[in-house]
Amino acid sequence: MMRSKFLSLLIRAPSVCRSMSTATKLTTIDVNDKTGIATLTLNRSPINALNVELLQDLNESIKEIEDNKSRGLILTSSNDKVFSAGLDLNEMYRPDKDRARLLWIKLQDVWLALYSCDLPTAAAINGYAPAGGCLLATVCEYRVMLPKCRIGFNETQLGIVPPIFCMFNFLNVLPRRVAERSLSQGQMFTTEQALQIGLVDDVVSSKGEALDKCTKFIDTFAKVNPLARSLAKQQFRAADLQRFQTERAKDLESFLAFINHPQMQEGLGIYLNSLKKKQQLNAV
Ligand SMILES: CCCCCCCCCC/C=C\CC(=O)SCCNC(=O)CCNC(=O)[C@H](O)C(C)(C)COP(=O)(O)OP(=O)(O)OC[C@H]1O[C@@H](n2cnc3c(N)ncnc32)[C@H](O)[C@@H]1OP(=O)(O)O
Repeated sequence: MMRSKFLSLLIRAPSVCRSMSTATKLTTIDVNDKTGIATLTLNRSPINALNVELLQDLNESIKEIEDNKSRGLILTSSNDKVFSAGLDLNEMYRPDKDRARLLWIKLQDVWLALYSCDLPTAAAINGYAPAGGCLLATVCEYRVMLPKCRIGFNETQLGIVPPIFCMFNFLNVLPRRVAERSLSQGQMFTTEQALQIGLVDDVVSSKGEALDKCTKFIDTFAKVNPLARSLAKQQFRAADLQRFQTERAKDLESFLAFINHPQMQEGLGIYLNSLKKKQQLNAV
């Protein structure tokens, strides 16, 4: 209630860029009054690891942007090196059972909200985007990336089977053969490789340019009837959405069984440690 009152006040404010930031600030929303486009920024320090709260916040922000009839949604990060490090591994290592369940449900919700989003969506990938980071980038309809970053689904490299929504995203973006190979090999692509295979649409040298490119992409729909555009998008995605709904419960149980497996726990512990060790080595 307070929140919507606050929002309506902001909407009347005559600023060029109005902020609809959520109270927790794990994501922020800025709506450009000139273009009507909302920029949704991931803002969980240090690397936008997707924990329950960030995913919950993301869901709320996506809904807020849709409800406020923005003309489009641009997803980006406040970190200038990392778009998102993917799922927060700490939520999966020696997990709290209820939180682990919630984590997966919230991830499914975010995917669903973006995959079926009424608005045109674009990702300004201003840093590394492994696994869940790649999921957020490829669920959007357009991607632009900064140089010297990496993107991809590295799950099989970690001994994990990527869930079906990773496959849906890749099949929307890449030729089937490339999608299958990348997912089954757990390939991580440099920015340049990603551009070459079509995983990203463009490469630019700054975040500002990335946001401009995303705005231009969304503007290509300016003269298209919004309802027709949205229904055409839904039509293309209907079969995937149907399959997702059919398999959603099973997908959740598979995730829980997977992370609770002793071997997976052991692997996760080693992997988390190696990430921490990397920092220790850098400090030497
Ligand atoms: C692995 C088994 C998972 C089992 C789950 C099965 C479910 C299948 C579903 C598949 C869908 C999604 C899966 C995922 O998203 S799993 C996450 C995969 N992500 C990664 O492998 C990324 C690993 N991180 C990196 O490569 C780098 O950190 C970075 C993102 C390139 C950033 O590099 P940086 O140099 O800027 O920062 P760095 O010093 O490495 O990290 C800072 C601190 O953050 C910690 N950390 C890094 N990544 C994660 C993470 N994903 N979750 C939690 N914590 C992370 C890192 O250890 C540093 O911590 P500290 O400061 O040393 O304490």
